[in-house]
Amino acid sequence: MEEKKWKAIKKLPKIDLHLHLDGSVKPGTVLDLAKTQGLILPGNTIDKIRPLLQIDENCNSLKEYLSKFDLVSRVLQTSEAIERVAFELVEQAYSTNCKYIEVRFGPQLHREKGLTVEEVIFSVIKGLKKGERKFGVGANAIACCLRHHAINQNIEVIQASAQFIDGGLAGVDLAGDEASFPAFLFRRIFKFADKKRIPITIHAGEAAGSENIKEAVQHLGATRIGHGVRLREDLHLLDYLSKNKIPLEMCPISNIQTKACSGWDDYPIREYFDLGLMVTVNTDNLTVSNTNLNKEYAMVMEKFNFTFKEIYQLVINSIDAAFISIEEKQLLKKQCKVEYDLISTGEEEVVI
Ligand SMILES: O=c1[nH]cnc2c1ncn2[C@H]1C[C@H](O)[C@@H](CO)O1
Ligand SMILES: [Zn+2]
Repeated sequence: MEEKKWKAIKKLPKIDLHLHLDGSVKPGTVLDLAKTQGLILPGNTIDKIRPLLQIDENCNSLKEYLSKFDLVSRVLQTSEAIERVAFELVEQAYSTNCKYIEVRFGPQLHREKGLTVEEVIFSVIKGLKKGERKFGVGANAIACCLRHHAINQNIEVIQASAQFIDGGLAGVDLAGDEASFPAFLFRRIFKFADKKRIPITIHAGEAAGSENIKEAVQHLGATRIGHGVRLREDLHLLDYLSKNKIPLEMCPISNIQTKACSGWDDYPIREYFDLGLMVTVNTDNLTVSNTNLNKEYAMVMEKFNFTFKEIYQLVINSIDAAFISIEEKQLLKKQCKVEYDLISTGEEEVVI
């Protein structure tokens, strides 16, 4: 990419609405946590541990991608560790000029040493808020139900989340192996979340078809869709999402890695944007996908000829899609506009 464009991307104020905590832990931190906790890992240097945490180009499916979360999970079983990685994630976001993040995690995945669901959520929020104060990056949590978990485990997540809503937790999600567990299995859980008035986003149309997106918006109460790559399989549904401004949290690099589509030539982000869908650009997992928001935006600009003005529209879409109040959105928009004006002529061209 042209140096001038890359510089502009780095300076662009950005938002990340789809970012997993456990998939974004720095390899050095994994080593450090293992040492403090007296754990022996299959590698004791960054070079040895990184490939065990990161997916390579041979990844064939989401299921394979998800296997990269097992190792990191071993060091994320204490309040101190969880708080630290949440704090460091805000720091990582700050380093790419990100202004607001929503950080998702599965509370039930951090209970091997006896933490309660509430303690896990509390630790994540504590780390995020500490980061928010230090780096000036807004940060809220999203609690994930897991597709392979028992219904009572997922109900427990919703019940606990309800206690933290507006106290640092912005919503709930459904994550995990989409191909093996279709969305309709989770109606009871998300009816309950809806009843508790918790904002809902659902991973759908990533490793299975558009029927999961339909189910998510029609029966699970989703007001946002995680990925949604396969939405084009159902043009009626596409029209519905467009008319109702239901945002897609697209994660380009991860989507290519998990084979949500066959390759960049087939990735529908430009098509969706041009059709008026509320497209947003996100990272998914900084470590597993070896990505950051600068790389994601640069990829979109390069591969799909997004102008700088269009790129900024994607940022505005993210602000509009965020699970925050109208007042907070207005503030974020003001903050972003000031920085955008410094790098843009307002036309297609970029000035630095
Ligand atoms: O892209 C994804 N699709 C579905 N599930 C995912 C994705 N990235 C991470 N996860 C899962 C694995 C994590 O352990 C869990 C909570 O962050 O969410
Ligand atoms: Zn995800």
